[in-house]
Amino acid sequence: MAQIDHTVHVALGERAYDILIGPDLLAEAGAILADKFPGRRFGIVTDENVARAQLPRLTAGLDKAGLHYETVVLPAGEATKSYAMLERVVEGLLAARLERGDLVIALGGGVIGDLAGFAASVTRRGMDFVQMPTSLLAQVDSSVGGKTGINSPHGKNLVGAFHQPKLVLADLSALDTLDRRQFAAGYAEVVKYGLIDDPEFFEWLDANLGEIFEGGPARGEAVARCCAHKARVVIEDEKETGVRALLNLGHTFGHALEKDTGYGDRLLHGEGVSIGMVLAHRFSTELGLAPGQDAGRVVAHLKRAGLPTTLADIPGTLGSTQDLMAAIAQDKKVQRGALTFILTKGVGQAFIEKGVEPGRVAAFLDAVR
Ligand SMILES: NC(=O)c1ccc[n+]([C@@H]2O[C@H](COP(=O)([O-])OP(=O)(O)OC[C@H]3O[C@@H](n4cnc5c(N)ncnc54)[C@H](O)[C@@H]3O)[C@@H](O)[C@H]2O)c1
Ligand SMILES: O=C(O)C(=O)C[C@@H](O)[C@H](O)[C@H](O)COP(=O)(O)O
Ligand SMILES: [Zn+2]
Repeated sequence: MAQIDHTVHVALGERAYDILIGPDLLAEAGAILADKFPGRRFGIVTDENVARAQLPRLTAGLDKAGLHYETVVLPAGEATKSYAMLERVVEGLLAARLERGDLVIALGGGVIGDLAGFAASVTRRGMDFVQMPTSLLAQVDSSVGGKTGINSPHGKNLVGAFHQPKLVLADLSALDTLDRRQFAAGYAEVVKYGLIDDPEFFEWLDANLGEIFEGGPARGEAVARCCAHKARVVIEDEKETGVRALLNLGHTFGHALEKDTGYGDRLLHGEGVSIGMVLAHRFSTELGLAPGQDAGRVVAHLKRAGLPTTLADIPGTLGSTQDLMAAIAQDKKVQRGALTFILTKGVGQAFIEKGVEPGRVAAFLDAVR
C-alpha cells in the first residue's frame, strides 16, 4: 500500500486529476497505474541521469504489477527541449505501437515533463500522460498545470500545447539523488509562490530553508503547499488569459537570459528565474512601485539558498541589451506588440502590468549591467 502524505486535487472538470505526494511513489507506481488505468500500456520518457538514478525503482514496480511498457531515454539538459528530441519521442512511441488509449509516462525533471507532455499531446492526435516528476522544480511547478512544449531558436517554450496530465506522482525520495545546484534551481520556483501573493509562505521558507534543503519534513510540506498554490491558479485560469500570468514572475527576464546563454549549463531555468525575480523587484522599485528593502529581502533569501541574484553572477559574457530586448519581445505575454511584466508592490504583492514601455525596460537593463 503506497504511503501518500499529501493529495492535491486539480479540479478541471473532465480534465481533473490528482497530485499524489509521498516518500516512495515510484516503487508503488506499478500498483497505482494498474488500478487507475487497467489494461493500458505505457511509454516511459526519461533522460540519461534519471534512467540511472530512478528508472529501476519505477520499472521494478511496473514489472511486479505485470504492466507492459517501452522506454525512450534522452540526453539530459535543457537542449533536449528541441524539435529533434520531439521527433525522437514521437517516433519512439509510434515504433512501440502504443495506441491512442495508452499512456506516456514523463519520468524526470521539467525538461522531460514539458517534452514528453507535448509529445503526448500530438502523438496520434493526443495521448494521455502521467507526470512522475523527479526534480524539485518539476515537483513544485512543471508537472502541474498542463503547460507543455519545447524551445525554438526564437525563444523559450515558443512551441507547445496546454495538455493536462491524468495523474501526477511526486516521489519525495527521488530528490535524494538530485544534486545541490539543481535542487537550488528548483527552490527558486518555490520562493516564487511566496513572492506572488503569500508573504506568510515566504516567512515560513525563511524559517525552514535549512530543513527543506536537508530533506526534513518541511520539504514535503513545501512541495504540497506549492502544488496547492499552483492548482488554485490553474483551476481559475487554465489557459493563462488572466491570473495565471502571475506564475510567470521573473520569467520575462529569466527566459531572455536563458536564450542568451544558449539553454545550457551556464544558466539553469531556476537560476534565470532567481535573477529574473530580483530584477522584477528592482524594476518595480525603480518605477516607484515597491520599497527597495523588499528587493533586499528577496536577494538575501535567494543567496541563502545559493542562488544567483545578479547578471554578474552568470558566467561568461552576456549579449547586448538590444539582444535581451529582442528575446523579451518574443515573450508569450506580449499583446498587440505591447510588453506585459509581472511587477510587485513588495514581497507577496505581485501584479500583472500590461503595456510596459520597452524603452524603460532597456534603460533599466542598461543601468543594472
Ligand atoms: N510546464 C511548466 O509549467 C514549467 C514550469 C517550470 C519550469 N518548466 C520547465 O522545466 C525545465 C526545468 O526543469 P528542471 O529544473 O527539472 O530541469 P531538468 O529536467 O533538466 O532536470 C534537471 C537535471 O536534474 C537531473 N535529474 C532530475 N531528476 C533527478 C533525480 N531525481 N536524480 C538525479 N538527477 C535528476 C536531470 O537529468 C537534469 O540533468 C525548463 O525547461 C523549464 O522551462 C516548465
Ligand atoms: O505554469 C505556468 O503558468 C508558469 O508560468 C510556470 C513557469 O514556472 C514555467 O517556467 C512555465 O513554463 C513558463 O511558461 P511560459 O508560458 O512563460 O513559457
Ligand atoms: Zn519557471
